[in-house]
Amino acid sequence: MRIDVITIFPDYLNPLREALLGKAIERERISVGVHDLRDWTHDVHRAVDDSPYGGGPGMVMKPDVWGEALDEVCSPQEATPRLVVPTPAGRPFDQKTAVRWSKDPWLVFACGRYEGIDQRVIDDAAARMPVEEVSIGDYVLVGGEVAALTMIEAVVRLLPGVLGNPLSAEQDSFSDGLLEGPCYTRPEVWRGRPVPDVLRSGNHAAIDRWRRDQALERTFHRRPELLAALPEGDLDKADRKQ
Ligand SMILES: Nc1ccccc1-c1cnco1
Repeated sequence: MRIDVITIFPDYLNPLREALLGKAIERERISVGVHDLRDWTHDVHRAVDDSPYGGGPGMVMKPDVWGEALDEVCSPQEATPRLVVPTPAGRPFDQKTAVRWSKDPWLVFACGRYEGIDQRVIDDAAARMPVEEVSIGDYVLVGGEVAALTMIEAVVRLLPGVLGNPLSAEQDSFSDGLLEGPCYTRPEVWRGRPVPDVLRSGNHAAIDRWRRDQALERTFHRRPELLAALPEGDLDKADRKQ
């Protein structure tokens, strides 16, 4: 997978070179390009924003600069990129989206700041590639860089050979529609708090049942809407006793 990120703060994307993602680059599971939007400005001030038509607070990112940047970064090659635009006004990003994007050959992230990017940039790009405006949650960030890092990590960890234990990608939270329950490791007793006996019993059927019950209980208390969204039949009889 190829990943490109366009931003006015390229250093914000340095964490992509660290740890798990850094290893994925070393192993050539992904190739990453980070591009400074200001490279496509032509004025002495390297301006990337301007006042909003219709008035109002803040500034809007200029269409001409973004247009040239996307023309070059997304210039047609053997594949067509999916353009991802992080924005608080976007559709919610979730694990299903991460799984879908993990099958793409090329993702390009357009990180906007200020009040956003002139809408004509999105509309123009949508005429020649798939474009998705996506939010990572209902809160306001200063720019799209942190959102891009979050989504890139969620996608790249799903690629073959990136995670040490491929099983964990399937077993992590949300993969079965529930939150993960509590987890424990040594010591057996810590500050007077023991590990639940069932986890040390060696009875794997009982352990699986306990873990499922914990996941159901936690999901019920913290994210009840996830239970309501479970496909019909996903909850078996034993679950219903919860
Ligand atoms: N608040 C923001 C400001 C700029 C670009 C993205 C966001 C965003 C994305 N998901 C939530 O917020």
